[in-house]
Amino acid sequence: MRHRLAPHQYADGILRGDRLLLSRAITLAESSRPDDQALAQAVLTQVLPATGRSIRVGITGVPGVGKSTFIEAFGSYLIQQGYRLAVLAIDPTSQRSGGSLLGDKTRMETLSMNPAAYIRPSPAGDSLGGVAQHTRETMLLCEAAGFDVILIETVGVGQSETVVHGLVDFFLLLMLAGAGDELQGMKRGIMELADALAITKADGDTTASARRAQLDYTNALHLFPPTGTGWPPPVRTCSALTGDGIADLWTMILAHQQQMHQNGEFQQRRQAQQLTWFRALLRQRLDARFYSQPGMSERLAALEVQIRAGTLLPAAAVQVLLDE
Ligand SMILES: Nc1nc2c(ncn2[C@@H]2O[C@H](COP(=O)(O)OP(=O)(O)OP(=O)(O)O)[C@@H](O)[C@H]2O)c(=O)[nH]1
Repeated sequence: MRHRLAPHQYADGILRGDRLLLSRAITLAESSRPDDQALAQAVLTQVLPATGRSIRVGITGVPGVGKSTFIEAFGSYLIQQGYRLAVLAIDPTSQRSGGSLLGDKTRMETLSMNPAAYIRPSPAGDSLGGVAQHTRETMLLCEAAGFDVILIETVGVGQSETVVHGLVDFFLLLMLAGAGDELQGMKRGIMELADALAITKADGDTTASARRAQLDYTNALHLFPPTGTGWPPPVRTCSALTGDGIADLWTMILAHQQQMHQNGEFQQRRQAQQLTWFRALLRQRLDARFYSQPGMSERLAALEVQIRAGTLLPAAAVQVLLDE
């Protein structure tokens, strides 16, 4: 590991917008070493007052829907509008040493060259909880560094969407036209989380089917129970190639922000996310502390022998451990 600085040196650098120190602080936050973690927490504590002011947008969709191309177009549009943009890409299926970093860098070529953009893949952790923790901390560090829109992309095909939903203010689901079957199965759960749907690749030959899909999904969403937020998720079409619909999506996100601020939803959502986060961390730490007690694995093994043999009830074994 490179020479470590004092927490305030990282914090000052981040607040000045120093990308190198931002990247190094993110690496510390991603590290599983306790001393790195402690340093990362100290840095986070110092920059905390400068966090929370960005617009946090989650973007998801099945592989092939065009996420990277979309983010490239959408991100370039935001930068033209004067925003500074951080893109955090979560790929829970990639290996830590795998190609996700290279892949995203090459696929978001224009953005990654732009000084107003910062692209950072979140490495796959051992657990979704770990990925969420890194991403959350990375997001806060990016906010402190002055990025005012944070896009969190997930290439997951399942649970990682729930994790991202728990991190953002607006959750955008990208959909492919002509993939009607997606309505069944897992998509339904994800659709219930979405603040908006965007049908991608609405250009050339696929324009008509994208419009049809827009109608179909609008009708399908009407069958869902109301979200209770007063924001029925709109369904839009867009094309990353022609740029059609890209500006509209941003206008919609701003309208959502404004409405959420006015009716108090915004505060509530962020506060609920903080609490969920606190509870999840507490569970995780208690778990880790419990299992790392000296002699615990032998103790567990011994109890499990009795449980397998049927001479000790599982509930009784738990009680024994807790009493100890
Ligand atoms: N016609 C058309 N093609 C597109 C559009 N956006 C993306 N594509 C194509 O769709 C394919 C998939 O695009 P990617 O951006 O790599 O999509 P993805 O697989 O969701 O991306 P990742 O999940 O990030 O790997 C590529 O061949 C793109 O050129 C669009 O707006 N119009």
